[in-house]
Amino acid sequence: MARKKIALIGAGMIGGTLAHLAAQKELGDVVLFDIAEGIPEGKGLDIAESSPVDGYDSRLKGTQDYKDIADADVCIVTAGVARKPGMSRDDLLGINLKVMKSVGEGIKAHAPNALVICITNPLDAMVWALQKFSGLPKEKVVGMAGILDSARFRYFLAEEFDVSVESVTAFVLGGHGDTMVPLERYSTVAGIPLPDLVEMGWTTQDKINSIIDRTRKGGGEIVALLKTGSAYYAPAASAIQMAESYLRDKKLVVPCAAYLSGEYGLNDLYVGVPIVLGSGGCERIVQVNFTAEEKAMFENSVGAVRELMDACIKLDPSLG
Ligand SMILES: NC(=O)c1ccc[n+]([C@@H]2O[C@H](COP(=O)([O-])OP(=O)(O)OC[C@H]3O[C@@H](n4cnc5c(N)ncnc54)[C@H](O)[C@@H]3O)[C@@H](O)[C@H]2O)c1
Ligand SMILES: O=C(O)C[C@H](O)C(=O)O
Repeated sequence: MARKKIALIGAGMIGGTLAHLAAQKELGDVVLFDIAEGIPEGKGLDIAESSPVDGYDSRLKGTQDYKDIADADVCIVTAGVARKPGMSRDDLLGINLKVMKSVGEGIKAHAPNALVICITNPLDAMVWALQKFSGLPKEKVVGMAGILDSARFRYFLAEEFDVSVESVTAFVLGGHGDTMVPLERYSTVAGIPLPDLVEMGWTTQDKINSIIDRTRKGGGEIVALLKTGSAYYAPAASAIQMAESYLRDKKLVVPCAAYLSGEYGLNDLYVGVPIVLGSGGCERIVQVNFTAEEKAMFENSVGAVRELMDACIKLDPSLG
């Protein structure tokens, strides 16, 4: 059976890490596409030269030609710019919207049957624009953010409880910004929801509150430390989990930015919700029940996403 093909649009910090992980996991052959000459070729060759040591047979190719992504099974998009200290993700909107237009056209022309995973920020608005520019089916275009935000939440909780990260589950929904919605009732240690763990005296509400605050600011914490750009190891791992769930039809239930058409009472927007991710792409949107307080937080987050979509439409009226 022929190998699957994974196209990485953008071969910067996340793109290079994605290539390494995809090859090591033998998810398929990897094409790195970037406008910067030499970078995708250099990273592809460097990773390929590690393959005899690590023992994998994925082939890697770097390119500036969209023809090389032809018939890709998965396209993961990180093309664009990342923020630096002092910037918000939203400051990237103008530049990255133009990038989404060229990337969308490239994918439409050469890999129209792929699952497209957008990572470029500001995520919810960019994945929405990318779907429109590419014209690909909405269930085949998804955004990565919720797995990352939930992983941060899980990691901080595992530290607090001093337990394995594998024993911690968490759901962070909403837009990928300061308004994201970490859900306490749907986050657990060994299946026990956080409010019960507070009641049992294993932690305090104050500690949970500060972990939620740290989760919301998790991207900024890394930007402040790195100074030259933003996180890439955890974002890449999160997107690879999505690609794997699709390629192997695992049907993981994961929080992703998905297109809503009526779910949660919302229409024509992408925002973070739990989905079933299988060979059909976004196969189901899971509609969890919200308390009044959770609903208000989710709606606030949706409002922030809509503001960014409006800003996109002002810059490119074809999106309206
Ligand atoms: N969704 C998330 O959770 C999440 C997490 C981390 C980073 N991000 C975002 O992902 C993006 C990439 O981050 P990074 O750290 O890899 O940045 P990076 O600067 O290291 O890499 C971006 C790459 O895109 C390339 N590029 C620019 N314009 C292009 C175009 N038109 N076509 C093809 N390639 C193009 C650049 O040459 C560069 O190599 C940023 O927008 C960042 O904010 C999102
Ligand atoms: O914070 C950023 O700018 C990058 C990314 O969105 C993240 O959460 O790490």
